[in-house]
Amino acid sequence: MPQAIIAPSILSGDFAQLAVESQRMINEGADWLHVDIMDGHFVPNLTIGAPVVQSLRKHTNAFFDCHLMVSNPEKWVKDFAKAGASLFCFHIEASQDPGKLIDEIRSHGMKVGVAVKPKTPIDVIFPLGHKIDMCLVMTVEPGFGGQKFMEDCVPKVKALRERFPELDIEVDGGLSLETIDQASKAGANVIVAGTSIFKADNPKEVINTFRNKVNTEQAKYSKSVE
Ligand SMILES: O=C(CO)[C@H](O)[C@H](O)COP(=O)(O)O
Repeated sequence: MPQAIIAPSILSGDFAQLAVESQRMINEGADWLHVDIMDGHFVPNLTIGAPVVQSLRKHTNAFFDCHLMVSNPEKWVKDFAKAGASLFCFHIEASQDPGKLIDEIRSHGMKVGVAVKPKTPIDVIFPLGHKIDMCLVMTVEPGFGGQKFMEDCVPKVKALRERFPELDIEVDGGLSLETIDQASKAGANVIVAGTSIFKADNPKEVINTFRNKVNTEQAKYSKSVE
């Protein structure tokens, strides 16, 4: 049964103090750190690249869930492996040959994620579901933190969970105490959240609430398919 994994998005942290912000999230109970890589081409924003990930790696052993919102993700596999990325998640819309890219990521010792934008139908993932570790269903248009959760992406999570009971299914964008129920009931178990965790008065409480809700729904689901 997939377990809850809570991954604060460091996009909402203070980029001048990434190591401190990352450690703060681990201390608050984060399972993974979600690292948003944007190239100003695939998405209309720029963030960080492999050199920053490599610097951050010197300060923590945390699991780095690297979400590459970039054109030509193939170009960056080696650099991110060397930088210490734990998981390399690329966008299906950006890859010419997803099957080959999946093998390439694995051969560099990283876990593999495939992301889908809100308007991309989820069935493009179906042929790849058994080859990957995680599917990221975006619940906002990628590019910026602080956007509103898109409810119409929820059926995609449900369809994926029905087909792949053991897959890690990640949701990203607008996740909060108001929207976690929809995502967890649909079957998401990896929760990325920037604003709702980083800006919370009590991040630990938010992380624990997310974790409890996900684990409760996953337990119900696994009972129903027994
Ligand atoms: O990938 C992202 C944006 O493209 C971010 O991870 C995401 O938006 C998280 O921020 P928030 O929880 O504030 O919506």
